[in-house]
Amino acid sequence: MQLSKIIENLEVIEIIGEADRDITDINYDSRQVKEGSLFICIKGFNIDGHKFIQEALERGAKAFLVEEDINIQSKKNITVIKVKDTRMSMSKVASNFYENPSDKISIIGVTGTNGKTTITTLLKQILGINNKVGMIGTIKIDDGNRSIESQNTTPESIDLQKYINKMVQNKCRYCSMEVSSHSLVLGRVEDIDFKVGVFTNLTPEHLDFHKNIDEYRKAKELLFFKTKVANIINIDDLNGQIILSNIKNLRTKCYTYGINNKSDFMAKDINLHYDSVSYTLVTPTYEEKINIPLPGKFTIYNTLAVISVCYILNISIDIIKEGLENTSGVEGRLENIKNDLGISVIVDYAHTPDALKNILSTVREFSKGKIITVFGCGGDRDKTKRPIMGNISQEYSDILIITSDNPRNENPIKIIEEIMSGINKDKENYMIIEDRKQAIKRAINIAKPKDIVIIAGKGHENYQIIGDVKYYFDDREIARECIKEKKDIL
Ligand SMILES: CC(=O)N[C@H]1[C@@H](OP(=O)(O)OP(=O)(O)OC[C@H]2O[C@@H](n3ccc(=O)[nH]c3=O)[C@H](O)[C@@H]2O)O[C@H](CO)[C@@H](O)[C@@H]1O[C@H](C)C(=O)N[C@@H](C)C(=O)N[C@H](CCC(=O)O)C(=O)O
Ligand SMILES: Nc1ncnc2c1ncn2[C@@H]1O[C@H](COP(=O)(O)OP(=O)(O)OP(=O)(O)O)[C@@H](O)[C@H]1O
Ligand SMILES: N[C@H](CCC[C@H](N)C(=O)O)C(=O)O
Ligand SMILES: [Mg+2]
Repeated sequence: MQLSKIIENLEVIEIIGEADRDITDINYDSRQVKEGSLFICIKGFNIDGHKFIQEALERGAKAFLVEEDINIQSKKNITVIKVKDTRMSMSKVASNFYENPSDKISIIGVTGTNGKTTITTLLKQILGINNKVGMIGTIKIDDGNRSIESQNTTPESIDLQKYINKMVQNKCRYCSMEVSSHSLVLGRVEDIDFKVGVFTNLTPEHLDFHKNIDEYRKAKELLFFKTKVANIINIDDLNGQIILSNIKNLRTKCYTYGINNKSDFMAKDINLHYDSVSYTLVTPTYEEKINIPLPGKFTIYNTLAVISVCYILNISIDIIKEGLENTSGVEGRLENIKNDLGISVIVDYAHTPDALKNILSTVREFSKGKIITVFGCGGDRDKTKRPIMGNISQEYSDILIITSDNPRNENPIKIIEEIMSGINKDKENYMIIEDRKQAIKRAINIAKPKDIVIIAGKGHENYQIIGDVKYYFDDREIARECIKEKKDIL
């Protein structure tokens, strides 16, 4: 594509060199640059992308988007475009390069602390009954024809526009997408055209990045100023109520869902069972009995969000029920590891205080034996949640095993010490086993029939990040191995 077209509608400070030249690709990482690329230099949190100009040149970059004065004028046949903020400009460049693909597909964006992956997956399952549907989120990116593992929950703008373009080419009608607070603040979704936005809930998380809960809410709120057709807000959540009052004067229509407060989509006559929930759904036009083969009060909230989106998209209640009643849930979320030892082994992705509390209180309600919890906290992430998660897990478990999650560039022992500062040391119901595999093994070995082992924090992840290295590691596989070992000994 012509460079002049790629930078259309961009606020440019200065162009040095020829704007009428053909560009073969756009890249924010020098290692991806090809012959004819435009390389976008981003001042990152770790390193300044302007440092890789030489490498990009050697790989064949023909144009540079920069926010600093750089000295490559001596090189012939190179174009340098200077803007105020390369990270934000990258989003416009990306949507220009892929010809605004988000205009050609209905994108449903889901934001909030917990429930995004669950909601987007259930939504894909229902919408997928009669349509081709793409998906972008924590577990995978599905372009309608094939899926790849995700690196982040919401990818960088260039990748995002590329995948959405692929979905359009693959004739997807919808894209069910998780929108993280990081992506909203860092402009990854700036030039995405969302039809519907959903707010799930807001509880403390990522406060290393957003500094306080108000800033965190404001980040999430950005989504609802971008949507074209409807916003759907959980009105039982206090921050949901604040968001609703902040967006009520927008042209985009607002809908609410909830259990406790009067809302457009409500659940009444609720029944919670150990492996399912049922309720009467009240919508603006009909009532219907809903059964879902997934447990927990949060399943009611997640499915109300899903149903609200489907209603707005004119999906019939029969299709909605078909999708919900036949769901096998989401991998790594309350995933049951089958065994014939008489114990329940559950792998779950709870990695926030609220999620951990929800999951443990859900299993506690129906447990006839002991609850044995294995969990740790990730490194290079919000430290404030560590003692709180320690406290919650001790309170809701009979036996707690504190272990390592993804330590990344932190010392796992230090992370465990921070979790320990929320632990009541007078109680003797906890132990520390840093090695996650050994921790899982111990939990399964001490479990007796009717006991429940909860392995929390890593869910679907098939890796453990230590330093900058991703080692293969899958809680579910390890749990199966430990179950087999225990069976062989018995
Ligand atoms: C804090 C954050 O979000 N950082 C993201 C950001 O990194 P950064 O801008 O700091 O990058 P950097 O490492 O300083 O490098 C600066 C620039 O130099 C470039 N570079 C670097 C090395 C090199 O050899 N050549 C080169 O060109 C980099 O590609 C980059 O453009 O941009 C990168 C490229 O898109 C992301 O991979 C990176 O996500 C990191 C891995 C991350 O961990 N992000 C997490 C916190 C995150 O985004 N999480 C959210 C929410 C999760 C949830 O709640 O579900 C998510 O959406 O996943
Ligand atoms: N509506 C909800 N409210 C509170 N907790 C929930 C809710 N839905 C799911 N959970 C809990 O949160 C965990 C993560 O759920 P899910 O992956 O759907 O959230 P997410 O918002 O996608 O998280 P992430 O920010 O990591 O992408 C689940 O394993 C479960 O323990
Ligand atoms: N999307 C979340 C996932 C956390 C999962 C947990 N296993 C960890 O590594 O902290 C994050 O990147 O903060
Ligand atoms: Mg997710």
